[in-house]
Amino acid sequence: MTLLEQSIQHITQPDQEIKSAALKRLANQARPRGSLGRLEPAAARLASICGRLDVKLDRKTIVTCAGDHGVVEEGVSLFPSEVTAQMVYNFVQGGASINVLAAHAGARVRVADLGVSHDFDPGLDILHKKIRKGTANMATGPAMTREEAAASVEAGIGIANQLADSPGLDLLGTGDMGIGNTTASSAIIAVYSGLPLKELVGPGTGLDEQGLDLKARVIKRALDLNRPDPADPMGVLARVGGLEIGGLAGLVIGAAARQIPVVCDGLISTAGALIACELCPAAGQYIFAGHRSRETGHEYMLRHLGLTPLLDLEMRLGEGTGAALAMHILDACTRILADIKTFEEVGIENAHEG
Ligand SMILES: O=C(O)c1ccc[n+]([C@@H]2O[C@H](COP(=O)([O-])O)[C@@H](O)[C@H]2O)c1
Ligand SMILES: Cc1cc2nc[nH]c2cc1C
Repeated sequence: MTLLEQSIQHITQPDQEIKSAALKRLANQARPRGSLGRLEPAAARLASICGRLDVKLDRKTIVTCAGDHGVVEEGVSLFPSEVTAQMVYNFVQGGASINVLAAHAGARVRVADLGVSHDFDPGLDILHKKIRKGTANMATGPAMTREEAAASVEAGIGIANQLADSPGLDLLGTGDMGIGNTTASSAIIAVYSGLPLKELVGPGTGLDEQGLDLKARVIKRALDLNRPDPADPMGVLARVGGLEIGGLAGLVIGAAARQIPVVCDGLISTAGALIACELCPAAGQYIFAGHRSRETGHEYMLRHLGLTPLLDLEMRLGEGTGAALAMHILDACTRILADIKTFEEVGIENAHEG
């Protein structure tokens, strides 16, 4: 059995008894019922995943998966592919947006190279999981082979397992870096939503109207040529996806198999989560949508997954920045559930009863 099949077999339903107990405690806390809004179901879901009411999220890691995209040669990004590797060095040096926001949230950052078009020194402090140097141009053929797609997913599973084993993992955040990857992510949501590309494509790093038109046409060409079948998620990943997107799918499956909650970042991380859920729908119960990205297709992905984002700050950066910020909210959820006293505990009559 493959690592992917094994991991999918280990994904179980989170503890529904704990969920009921959590919802009961939240409903009995000394405050108007439902007054903490969406924090309440989030807190209950966290408890059910972790199997306890007093959830501890001490060990947080954000894994930023990096990969390059052959489709960049069509002019779909404002930036050249070289920026992917340059940003990997920036992450390692600690000077990027994700380093700052992860530190603020008490999370470690690990950068994983799934497919950057650059040879990193083996001594560089990243997770060396390169499958190949960038995908092929999906507008002229499949982005990668099915074997490479499966290898990228299994690399992500391996990373989740590695982190869960040492140093231990209570909450996993996902993030991405890859010039051109909003094109691949938009292609994936086009396959699953069936919506016209004009509605789905966004500016990525900052395309203007003319650039958006070109991007939609390039994706249309890739879809017409590769004919990805939504019933075959690994095929979709191989034909129009990306190596880091496969890694992101694997992270979700790996964490879910270890009963670890995952908080996703924006468009690209959610594209990975979408592939994970198509491979194994039960994985969706372990996912929190960190935020709603400004990038147009993200809303459709969230709808497809049935997820409501924790935050909407009009961000469109990637790297895991939205996941890092949402970690503050998930931390708050654990405190809300465990520490707010019930009517009974503080001796106030509960007007909701009797
Ligand atoms: O996370 C998002 O929602 C998001 C939205 C727009 C852009 N990005 C980032 O921008 C890069 C891809 O943009 P592009 O235009 O090259 O496809 C990639 O490194 C992503 O992390 C990320
Ligand atoms: C500079 C830069 C930083 C990024 N971080 C995520 N995507 C990015 C794209 C660019 C271009």
